[in-house]
Amino acid sequence: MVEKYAGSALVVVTTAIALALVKKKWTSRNLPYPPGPKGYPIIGNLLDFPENPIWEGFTRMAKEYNTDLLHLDVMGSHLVVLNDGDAAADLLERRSVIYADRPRLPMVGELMGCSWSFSIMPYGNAWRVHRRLLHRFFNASVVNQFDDKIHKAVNVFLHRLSESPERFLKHVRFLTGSLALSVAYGLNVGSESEEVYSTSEGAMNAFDIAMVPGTFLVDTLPILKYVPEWFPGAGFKTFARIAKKNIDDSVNSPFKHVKESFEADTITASSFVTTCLEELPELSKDGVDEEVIRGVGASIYFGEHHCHVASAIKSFFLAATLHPEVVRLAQRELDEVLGGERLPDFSDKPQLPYISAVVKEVLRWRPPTPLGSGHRLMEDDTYKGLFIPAGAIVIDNTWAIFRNESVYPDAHAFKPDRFLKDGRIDLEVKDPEESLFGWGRRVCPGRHFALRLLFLTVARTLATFDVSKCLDGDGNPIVPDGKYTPGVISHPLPFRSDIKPRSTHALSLIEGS
Ligand code: HEM
Repeated sequence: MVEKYAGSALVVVTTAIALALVKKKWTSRNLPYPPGPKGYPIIGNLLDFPENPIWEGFTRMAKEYNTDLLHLDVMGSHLVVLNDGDAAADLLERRSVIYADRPRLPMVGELMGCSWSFSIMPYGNAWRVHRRLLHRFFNASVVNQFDDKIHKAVNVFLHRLSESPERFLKHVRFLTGSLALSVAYGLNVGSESEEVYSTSEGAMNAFDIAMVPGTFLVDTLPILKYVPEWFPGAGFKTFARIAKKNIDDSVNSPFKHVKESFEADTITASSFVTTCLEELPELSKDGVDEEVIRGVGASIYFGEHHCHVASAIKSFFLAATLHPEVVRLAQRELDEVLGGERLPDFSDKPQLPYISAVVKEVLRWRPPTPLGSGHRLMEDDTYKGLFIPAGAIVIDNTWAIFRNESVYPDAHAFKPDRFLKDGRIDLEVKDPEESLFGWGRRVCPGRHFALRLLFLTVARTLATFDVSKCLDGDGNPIVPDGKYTPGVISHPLPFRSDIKPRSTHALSLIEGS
């Protein structure tokens, strides 16, 4: 009898252990992490991090380890880089509910006081309230409310380009920065926004520096935030204090200005902030208050987002400078549709497939964000027999996704034609706009706005200007080296381009715009 129970107990215990082992094996730790370099005790893969540009390094490393998912250990924190579009869609899109959090960056969020930034805002109710408010203004069906502002900003850009073409890179920055000020706060694109924009440029640079993961040790060892500023080696505290003051000033002063005008009933131009203040009683039912409006306004203007568009426009000028054949084909299409009689508009887009293909190819060839934004995994996950632990930072390598030869043959070349078939956009070719703007719940809410601005800028620039290589003293073309900055938003390093109005008629179209 005893033996019988002992035997049954043994079976139960053995089965329980077996089940526990199976469960353990299939739920977590016994599955391997995704492949990656082995690393060292304590520091993990700190020494294995590729040189800049880091996205190219990750692409090479993924090939070396023959994997789409690359794993690195950064002093005990897990980083998983997704080098394939399908893997990114499977995890960040289809399992978005557990991949929607953001990494914690105490330097930007706490020490520099930018908790309003979406790039570090944890997934949760506060994020939802901010996100819904932004979506209300920028979703595909209402985003054309900003078309007048886009027209005005692009036309000012063309004027500036005709006056001082050699300063085109500066004009691009002003185009996107002043438009953001106009959209967020209703400032006039012109001297009014120029003043505000130029005073906040330093603060924006500090923000950009701090947003690069790994710049400040305090992001890896958050306890360092308690170190006093006078302590040797605590220079980051001084950096944070000064940056916080400048950022607060940059973000608060336009908001305060609009709020005072609103209260005095002297508002002259519509804007995101004005409309929100008008609708506050209604919006407050959704959890919106003045602080939320101030934060979202800051994200539109001060966050890095309009710099993404600026990077894409600069890359367009680089591509046009390097590829005269593309400029010729684009201008032929524009002339056929417009007859040189007027400037192109949004309604012309269906008749301008080559221009659309140029925009797609610029975004694929030199994505403004070659590495997407980090997503923080909220619970343990497994994928194709690999284990990804809760807390891991998962990031899509857009560069690698756009360099996949089986999707984009001759991927390093700039070829707008790859998106065309029989004179139309070829729907069989993977649209880079589907992965460039990120994934799931965190997908870029400004993408429709950005694409409208890009289309109009490229179309109107090519309709009115020739873009080509400058010549040196001996008449030889100066070929830009095409190098880019290594930061989270990658911009072409300054280069020269010969930009001239196509004709006096083109100049008159600009004058009349
Ligand atoms: C070519 C231009 C742009 C590119 C390439 C771009 C790209 C991206 C990417 C890759 C993300 C991260 C998505 C993810 O985490 O999966 C993002 C997020 C975001 N973008 Fe954009 N973006 C652009 C323009 C804009 C503009 C003009 C705005 C302003 C309205 C904007 C607002 C945002 C915001 C607020 C987020 C954070 C969303 C969140 O965390 O919930 N973006 N963008």
